[in-house]
Amino acid sequence: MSEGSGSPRIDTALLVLSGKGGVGKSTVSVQLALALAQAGHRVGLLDIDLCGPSVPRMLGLEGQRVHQCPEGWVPVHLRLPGASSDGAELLVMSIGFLLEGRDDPVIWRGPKKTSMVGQFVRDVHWQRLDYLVVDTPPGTTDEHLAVLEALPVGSACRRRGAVAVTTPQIVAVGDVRRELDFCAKTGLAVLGIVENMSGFACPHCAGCSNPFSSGGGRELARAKALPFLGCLPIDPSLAACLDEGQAAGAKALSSPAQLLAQEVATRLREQLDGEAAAGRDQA
Ligand SMILES: Nc1ncnc2c1ncn2[C@@H]1O[C@H](COP(=O)(O)OP(=O)(O)OP(=O)(O)O)[C@@H](O)[C@H]1O
Ligand code: SF4
Repeated sequence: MSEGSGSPRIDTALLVLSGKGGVGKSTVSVQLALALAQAGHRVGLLDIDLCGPSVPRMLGLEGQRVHQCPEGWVPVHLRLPGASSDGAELLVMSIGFLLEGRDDPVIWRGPKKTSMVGQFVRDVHWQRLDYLVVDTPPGTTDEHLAVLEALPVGSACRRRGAVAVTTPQIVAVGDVRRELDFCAKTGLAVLGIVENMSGFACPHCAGCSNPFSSGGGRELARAKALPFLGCLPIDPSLAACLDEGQAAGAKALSSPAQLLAQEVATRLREQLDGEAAAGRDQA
């Protein structure tokens, strides 16, 4: 895809990372992308998890065919409930849309994965985006390096950063430390840490209780002097919506976890604004 001259088409690329699978990285990616779109931004959601692309399933987009235009792959446009004709929508692209019918990518070797992800990221025609949220595979993989290479600051995006997702338990927090080391080595700014599955949003009393430990993500943020972006509870109403492919439906958008995801998105935007202001001060 040729980017043409002028400023990059993507303002801010946000890579969502987690040390291991199952901590809710895809869920948080979807929630964050939706929260930013609900706030009126033009948002793309890119799922590059070759071995387990879950974004299409969560958004009820399984089996969607992506089309090609002369500039590249056209993302799926998902209009949010209640949006006016020019209102909030999410542009979605998943490697899962292209994998149907191909051999199992679990057995692909590193170079094949790298070239597939790099080509895929470069070839999506987003037009202009305020935010591109990238759901990455768990751990630090060839796909992470490929996506960073395919989204260079200056030509593909104006700025980029990472959001690390952890669960509250110390063992999960240990896994995130490796992600933070990866960010340090690759020069990727860590914009903050999100603690998912932190407490329980009770569907009966609308209260939030804490049956398990919590606070590991906040502790890690403090220890590493990183911003803490917030806690998202285990929310059975959201889980049901995700299972039904209704993550962008009215019920999910008003779930307790999504309301808290909006607060996470606000903190993230404040964090980015603060960095931009600090950059201007130094200039
Ligand atoms: N806050 C939450 N409340 C309720 N259920 C959640 C929450 N976060 C995640 N889940 C559920 O946990 C499961 C795992 O979530 P998800 O697929 O987002 O994890 P992941 O870290 O992306 O996993 P993988 O790396 O294997 O793709 C899903 O079934 C999802 O619906
Ligand atoms: S938080 Fe626990 S005790 Fe309170 S209503 Fe919910 S399930 Fe019952």
